Amino acid sequence: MKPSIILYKALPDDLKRRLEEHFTVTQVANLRPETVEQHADAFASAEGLLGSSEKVDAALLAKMPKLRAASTISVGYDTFDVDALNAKNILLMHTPTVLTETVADTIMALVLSSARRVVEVAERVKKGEWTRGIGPDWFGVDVHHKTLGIVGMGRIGLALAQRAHFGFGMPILYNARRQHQEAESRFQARYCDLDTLLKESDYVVLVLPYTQETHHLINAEKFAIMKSSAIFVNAGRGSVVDEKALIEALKKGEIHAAGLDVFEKEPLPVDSPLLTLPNVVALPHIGSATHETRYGMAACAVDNLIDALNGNVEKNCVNPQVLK
Ligand SMILES: NC(=O)C1=CN([C@@H]2O[C@H](COP(=O)(O)OP(=O)(O)OC[C@H]3O[C@@H](n4cnc5c(N)ncnc54)[C@H](OP(=O)(O)O)[C@@H]3O)[C@@H](O)[C@H]2O)C=CC1
Ligand SMILES: O=CC(=O)O
Repeated sequence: MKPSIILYKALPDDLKRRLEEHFTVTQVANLRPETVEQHADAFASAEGLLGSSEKVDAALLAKMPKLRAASTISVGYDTFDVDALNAKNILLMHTPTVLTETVADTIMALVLSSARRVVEVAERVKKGEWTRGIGPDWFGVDVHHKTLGIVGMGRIGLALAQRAHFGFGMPILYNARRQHQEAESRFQARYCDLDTLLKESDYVVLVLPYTQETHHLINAEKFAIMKSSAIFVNAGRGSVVDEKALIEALKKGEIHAAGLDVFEKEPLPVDSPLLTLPNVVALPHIGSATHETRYGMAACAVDNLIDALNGNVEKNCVNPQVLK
């Protein structure tokens, strides 16, 4: 008999068929308690779980006593209680690498659009305000050859450094938990402590996971030490930044502008003060959102679940130690 799984995200037809070749699939809309209640038998018998962007915590695991592997269609896995998974020897699979280049492209788009005010001035053109030759009130600031500070020199940080170094001639500072030889030798990136990076960078880009250690890592104190001309970009997770402090820093002119793909609450509430600030580019968490990359991530997550339920955790496994 095929193992049963719960699928909590829509998949392209061919990938759903691939899953069905291996598993008995119950498709649900989300992992809310009422949904779990409604499909109680399917959750109780499921050995696998596949989807994204929903909380997977001890309360859910209590309803899934047979679960052996969860596969998320994302590289970040902050919606999972990994300790609770480990305690029950449940594997967690994710999708690193397949999205790296696309997310780095999105970050460059945020850097460029914030610096050159692309969204703001394009809106002015649409409103009919381009009636004569433009003056300094339409100007932006340069990106090329300015100093880029990257906080989080992992897969995406490295891909960003490559673009910034070779494409834009930007000197690169970086911070992570450890030094990265590849970043230093290929892109002449210089490791520094967080405060030095924040003080010296023209562009500060966060590409960090959300963890207990990174919660509100960037707060009022940190904004106060950035250059008043600094442009701040967050493409990691919203809660790495104290959003109230960010809003204050933008309002007080402690920093020049912000480009944001992630927020403390998503979707960003329509009454967020961030949406009233002309010097903010706010995107709806589109880091990896191209047709090619989202398909690649979904295919990777399907393969990951098949691998995990067959005991193959050579790649893309967050906690392979649970098999030992
Ligand atoms: N906006 C979007 O759509 C997307 C957002 N993301 C986010 O980007 C994150 C990074 O992805 P990826 O590059 O693949 O992940 P990696 O694991 O390759 O890189 C993470 C980096 O963060 C660093 N880091 C972790 N904790 C700390 C800390 N406490 N202080 C300083 N540095 C720290 C790591 O340091 P070290 O190298 O020393 O271990 C590493 O350099 C994801 O976790 C996700 O949250 C990812 C994809 C799309
Ligand atoms: O935010 C997206 C991810 O893959 O993580």
